[in-house]
Amino acid sequence: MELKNKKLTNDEFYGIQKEILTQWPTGADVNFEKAVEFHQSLPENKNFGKKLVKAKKEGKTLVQPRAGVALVQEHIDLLTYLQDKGGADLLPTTVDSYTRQNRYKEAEVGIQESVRESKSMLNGLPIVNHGVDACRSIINELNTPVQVRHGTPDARLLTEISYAGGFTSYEGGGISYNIPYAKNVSLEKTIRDWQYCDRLTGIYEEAGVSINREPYGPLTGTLVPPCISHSVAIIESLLAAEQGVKNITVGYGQCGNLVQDVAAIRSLGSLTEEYLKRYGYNDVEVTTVLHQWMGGFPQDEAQAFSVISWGSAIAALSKATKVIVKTPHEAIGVPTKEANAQGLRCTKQMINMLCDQQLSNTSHVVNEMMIISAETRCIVDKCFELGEGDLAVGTVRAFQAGVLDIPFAPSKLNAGKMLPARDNDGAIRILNAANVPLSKELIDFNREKIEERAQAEKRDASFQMVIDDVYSISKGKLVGRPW
Ligand SMILES: CCC[C@H]1O[C@@H](n2cnc3c(N)ncnc32)[C@H](O)[C@@H]1O
Repeated sequence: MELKNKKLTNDEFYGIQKEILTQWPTGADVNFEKAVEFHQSLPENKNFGKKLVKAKKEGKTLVQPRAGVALVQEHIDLLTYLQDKGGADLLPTTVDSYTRQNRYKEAEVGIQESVRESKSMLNGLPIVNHGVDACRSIINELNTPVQVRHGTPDARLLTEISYAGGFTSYEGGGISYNIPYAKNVSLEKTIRDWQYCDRLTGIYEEAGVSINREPYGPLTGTLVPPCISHSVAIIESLLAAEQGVKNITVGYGQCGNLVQDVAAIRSLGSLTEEYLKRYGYNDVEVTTVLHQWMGGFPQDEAQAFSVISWGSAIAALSKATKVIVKTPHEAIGVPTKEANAQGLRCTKQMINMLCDQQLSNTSHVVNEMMIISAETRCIVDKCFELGEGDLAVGTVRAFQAGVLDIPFAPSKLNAGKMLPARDNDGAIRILNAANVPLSKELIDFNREKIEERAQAEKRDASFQMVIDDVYSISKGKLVGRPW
C-alpha cells in the first residue's frame, strides 16, 4: 500500500487488523464491543484526556512519572505507591524493551525469570504478553488515569491490547518512535504503522471513547533545538488528526535556558493549533507536556534534585499542562519506587509554590517565541512542499534530504549533519544548519548567538562546544565552558 496522508478506509484498516491480532495469542482476546463497554464502565475521572483538558482550562500543571515493572501485581503496587505516596496526578505504564521490539518470546522469558527471582527482570510491563484482562485489572485498581509509554516502531498489536485493556492515553508516533529509537527501520513503514494506531484511536473516538495521543516530544533528548522537536510534534499531530484523533498532547524536552524553554512550550501549543486549523482539523483538543531534562544526569542525588526542580519550575512558569518527572536515580537506572515518589514530591512542591505566578510574555520571551515559530514554519512548510502537499510523503523525503535532522539520532535514515550548541545564556542554537532549511536571517541569528559565547570563552565556535554541552549538566553546569 503506497504511503499517503489519508484516513485509512475500513477495508484497509480491518484487513491489517486481521493479521495483527494473530501476532501473539493474547491478540485473540481483543473484542472491540467489549472494550468499548469496559471504557464506558469507567468513571470520568479515569479518562486521561479529560483530566488534561480540565487542567488546561484551570491553568494547572499535572505531574506524571515514568514507571513499569515485569509483573502485573507488582506493577499495580508500584503505581498505587506513586499515586498515594508520590501524589502523581497522572500515571504511566512504561513498557519493557523486548515488547518495544516485538520480541514477545523474550518478554515471556523475562516474566518467568521475574517470578523465579521475585524481582523485575524487565525494564517495564510486557503488556502484550499479559493481555487485555491484566490491563483491565490495572485500570480498575487505580483512581488515576493511566497512559502507555514505550518506544515501539511497530506498536499495532500493543495499541490494540492497550486500548482494549482500558488505557486512555498512548505515547508515540511514526517518526518519534523510529528515528530516536531504531537503527534501520523504514520510515514509510513506521509512519504507515502509526497511521493504523491513530486510525484505531479514531475508531474508539467515533464509538464515544476518547483516547489521548502524545507524540514523543524530546526525541533523542540531547541538545534538540526547539524547532526540530516542534516540527516532529506538529507533523505527528497532523498525521494523527487525519486518522480521527481528537485529543493530542504535544511535548518538548527541557533544554535549560528559562526564556527559551518557556517560549518553547508556549509556541508549541499555539503552533500545533495553528497547523491543525490550517489543514481543517478544527475539533482537536491540544495540551502540552514538558519533559524534565532528558540528557545525562548527575550521579549525586542532591544535584539530581536540582535538575528535577529546575524542570519543575519551567513547567510551572510556562503553564505546561503536564510535566514528566525524573528521579534522583536517573543516572543509575530504573528507579526504586521510593526514588520515583521523591521525584514526584519534589516536582509537586515546586509547582505548588509557583502555581500563583507565571512568567509573563516579556520582550525576551516574545522574541524567542517568534524565533522558534519562524524556524519551525521553515521546516514544516518545506515538508509539505517536498511531499507536493502530502505530509507523509514529504516527511520521508525531508529526512532523505536532511531537512528534518535530529541531533544524535541512531537511525541511519537521519542525516546527522545539523549541529546544535548552547549560546552564552545556555539556550540551544544551531551551529551548523546543514540542510535544515532555515532562512538566512535565522541562520545568521543562531550563529551570532553562538559567536557571543565563542568571544566570552575565547575559543572558536566548534564541535568541541557541542561535546562539552552534551556532558555539562551531568558535570554540574548548563553551558559546557572550557574552564
Ligand atoms: C525516553 C524515556 C527515557 C526515560 O525513561 C525512564 N524510564 C525508562 N524505564 C523506566 C521505568 N521502568 N521506570 C521509571 N523510569 C523509566 C528512564 O530513566 C529515562 O529517564
